[in-house]
Amino acid sequence: MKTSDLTLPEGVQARFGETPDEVALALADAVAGFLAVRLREATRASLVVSGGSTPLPFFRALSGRDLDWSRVDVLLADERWVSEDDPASNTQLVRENLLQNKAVSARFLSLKQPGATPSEGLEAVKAELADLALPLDVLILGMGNDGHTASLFPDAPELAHAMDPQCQEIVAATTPASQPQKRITLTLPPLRDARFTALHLRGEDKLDTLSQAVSDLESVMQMPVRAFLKPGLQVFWSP
Ligand SMILES: O=C1O[C@H](COP(=O)(O)O)[C@@H](O)[C@H](O)[C@H]1O
Repeated sequence: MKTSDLTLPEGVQARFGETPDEVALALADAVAGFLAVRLREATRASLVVSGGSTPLPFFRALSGRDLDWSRVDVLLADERWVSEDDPASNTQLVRENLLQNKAVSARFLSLKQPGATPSEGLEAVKAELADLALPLDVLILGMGNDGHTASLFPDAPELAHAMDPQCQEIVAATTPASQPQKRITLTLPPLRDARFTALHLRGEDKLDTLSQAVSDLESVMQMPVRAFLKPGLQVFWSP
């Protein structure tokens, strides 16, 4: 699949780069610019990021940007329910790569709280997010090749609840059969309503998956990322 063969929905913009570093820098520019504007308008701004392997160069680039980071709330869109010293911890990834350099003074709100399972820890996570202002300002999503985004997995029994457009909860526990760990995720409403949303992708396989996702935008339960392929979304992709 070539980028030129991809037809994105109307109002979705794409930035296709040659390398992951080039795209990471472009995304860091866009995010830092948006946060700077929000920090002129509001007391605090929020930045919601994804985990996995794709965001690493973006985190490193963004951590060096000049912003009043002490007024930025950073949180993950989703987390694996593992301890912070587990290599699968998205929290560890964010602490070691984003909350560094100039971003060291940002406030981090953790989706991983005490509890043997995300269901057990759910109330503590809600308490952690209690004073987070909505709508969220900046949201950076990733995507898996099964069409999941955040921890909204097609095979999660809790998907209908977490993807309910009227869902009253900001977070939900998900237990996808395909995944080794239980998950915690922001639900559709706070993710859908973010002021700036980017989908950050790396690899030819992700381009194929995106092409599949845009081919049938209605079937969001089969590929939850489809819920975000709407006007205003910015796609950042590199091989
Ligand atoms: O499990 C997850 O996967 C997706 C995609 O990760 P990547 O390694 O393919 O970049 C990520 O967006 C999500 O936050 C994470 O929990």
